[in-house]
Amino acid sequence: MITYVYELDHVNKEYKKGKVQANKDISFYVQRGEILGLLGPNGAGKSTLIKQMVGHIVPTSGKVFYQGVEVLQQTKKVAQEVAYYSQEPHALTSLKVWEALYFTGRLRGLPKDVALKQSEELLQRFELESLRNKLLKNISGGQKRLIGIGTCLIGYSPVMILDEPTNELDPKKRRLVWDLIKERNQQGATIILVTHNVLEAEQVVDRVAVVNHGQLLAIDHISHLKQRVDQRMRLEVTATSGKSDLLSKELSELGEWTKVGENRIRTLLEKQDASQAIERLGDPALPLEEYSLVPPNLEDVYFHIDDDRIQENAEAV
Ligand SMILES: Nc1ncnc2c1ncn2[C@@H]1O[C@H](COP(=O)(O)OP(=O)(O)OP(=O)(O)O)[C@@H](O)[C@H]1O
Repeated sequence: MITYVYELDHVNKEYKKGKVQANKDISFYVQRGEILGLLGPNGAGKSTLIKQMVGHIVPTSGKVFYQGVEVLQQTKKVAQEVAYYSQEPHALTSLKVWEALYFTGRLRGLPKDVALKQSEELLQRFELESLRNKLLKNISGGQKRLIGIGTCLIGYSPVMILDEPTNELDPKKRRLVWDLIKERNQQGATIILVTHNVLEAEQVVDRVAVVNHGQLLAIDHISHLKQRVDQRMRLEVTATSGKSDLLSKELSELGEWTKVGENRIRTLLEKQDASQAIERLGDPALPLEEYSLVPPNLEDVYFHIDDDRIQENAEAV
């Protein structure tokens, strides 16, 4: 029995006759029943990768297999079985909200009564019943996104590929979407999830693939990835307003600082250096408001992998 839902074999994708290398030699698999997170900054190549997984674009070289057969040889089957939520605006804008859900359910082969029942259930879960008869083009961006997610959920597709599903959603709705994703996974669906929201993703994903500059930098279980930074502590410091650049310079001996908010910077410290750092932060001349020292999370792993790669590249030059 094939346990891999997807297998990517040395996938390369070039745009503009090779001027843009969006994916470089990417190989990995997606196991049945897992939630795989694809993490990476803007322009890393994540959307390009998943568009090849659903057959919307063709690799320049390399192959993408779905259930052991190349995607490009079975685009119809892939479209039927893989629910894909893209970042592109909704195509069904001239439909009413309930129709978008209902007809997607019907296209997935649901009988009329089941499609209706599932549409209503989803509208209730999203608290959008009052918008049932509105045209999609006349509802808000966030509401459209929820309906888009609903069109992936209806019909219980065995595989879901979701590109930034929680973008533009308020915290309550983001939580709801993560809950629905987890629920669907517990019912057996395999889920591939593109996200920038590392902290929220940590609550749901089993494995993480980190992508940047078109390359796969790491792919592993979260706990294994976290081991890479488990001898460290995350130090976050809030600078006096407008002084974060100055503060990172002043504290450069503690490590490489990354800006994580308007006046907030972070770095990873070796555990053994923590007490020395606390002493340094006690200097009243420093332009800082407060600091926190906590165990690392997935976000730190993500920055750490990227920092390592930047360093490797610098050394190679
Ligand atoms: N159709 C296209 N033509 C030319 N270049 C493209 C095209 N689509 C994407 N690119 C480029 O390919 C690279 C990867 O883009 P991609 O959209 O896959 O990244 P991403 O990780 O999904 O980014 P984001 O998180 O911002 O959505 C970027 O440099 C982007 O500008």
